[in-house]
Amino acid sequence: MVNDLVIRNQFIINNHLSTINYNTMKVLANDGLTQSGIDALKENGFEVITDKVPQENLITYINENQITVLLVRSATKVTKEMIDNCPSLEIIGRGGVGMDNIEVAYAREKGKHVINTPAASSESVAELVFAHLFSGSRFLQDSNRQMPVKGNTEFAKLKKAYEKGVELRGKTIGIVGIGRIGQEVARIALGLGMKVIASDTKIGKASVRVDFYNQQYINVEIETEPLEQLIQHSDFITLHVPAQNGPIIGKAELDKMKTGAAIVNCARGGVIDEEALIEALDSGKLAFAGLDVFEKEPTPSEKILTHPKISLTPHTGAATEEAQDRIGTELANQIASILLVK
Ligand SMILES: O=C(O)[C@H](O)COP(=O)(O)O
Repeated sequence: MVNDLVIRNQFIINNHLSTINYNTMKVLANDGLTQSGIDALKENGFEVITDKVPQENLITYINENQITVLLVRSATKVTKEMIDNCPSLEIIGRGGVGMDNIEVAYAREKGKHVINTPAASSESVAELVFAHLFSGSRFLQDSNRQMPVKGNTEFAKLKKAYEKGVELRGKTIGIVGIGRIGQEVARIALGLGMKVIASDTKIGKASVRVDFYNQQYINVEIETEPLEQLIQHSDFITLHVPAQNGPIIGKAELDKMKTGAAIVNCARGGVIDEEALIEALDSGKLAFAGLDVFEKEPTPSEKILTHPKISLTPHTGAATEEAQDRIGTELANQIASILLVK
């Protein structure tokens, strides 16, 4: 049976791309794309460009090269000006979750498709939360800085300085935002034997499935509670909310936390007031903080970068091979389903 699919300017006949292949659609992956994503796009007949075009040259580049799809992560900004001045652009794709670097509503209003991959990186972000929790609770961020410098001469002093580590098991973790990533955090926390509490402005209750190696699992229901209550009851707080207009954790909230508690932010910079956080760490109110995102990126303040009680990562929550592979193939599939019309 002849199976004719019209792919815009190309044709598939009997499931083979015809040689009539004029005007191949171009995808510019400006913040990079995994090989699996590139391969999947190429298999569908797209040309993939992975040049890093500087922000100020993007409009010209997109027009000169007649780019149909622009893929970004968090570095490239997709502005109203770009949307207005790049008529060839049909899809703006965010490889990741947060779309705060894209004028989403405006782009959609102007008829552009805006896509992202909301589920692809949840596990990786959740695991990074625990990397920060384990780091902070056993002083890894400071011992990694101090030992190469002072190790030989002051080993015993350092050992003494780090003797008040704490276990995570049995402690209460407060998850602010129990969406996909928050639920992954809950799953790991339950496996570690932690008590999980959550707060969310939209979700009333989450059901989290914890899998065991022998194919057994349990479902755990997590009820949400007001943020103020969560703040007072948590030993560790982790934030999983989108970008906000102002901090949701400022001085007032930090003051209400348990003395010796800790906080992790792998969500968005600005969600915690950094100045208030430093005060809380310096006064001993908080034991430590783990930060993957910052008020100022890519150059966080010196105070944040050098603080002995802050475990740092440079916005790498989604930066695992597995997450980026899922992101690449999911984007390729979404692009194909939008542009390749049967
Ligand atoms: O929103 C996201 O998906 C994360 O912040 C990851 O951002 P990145 O793609 O720039 O690493």
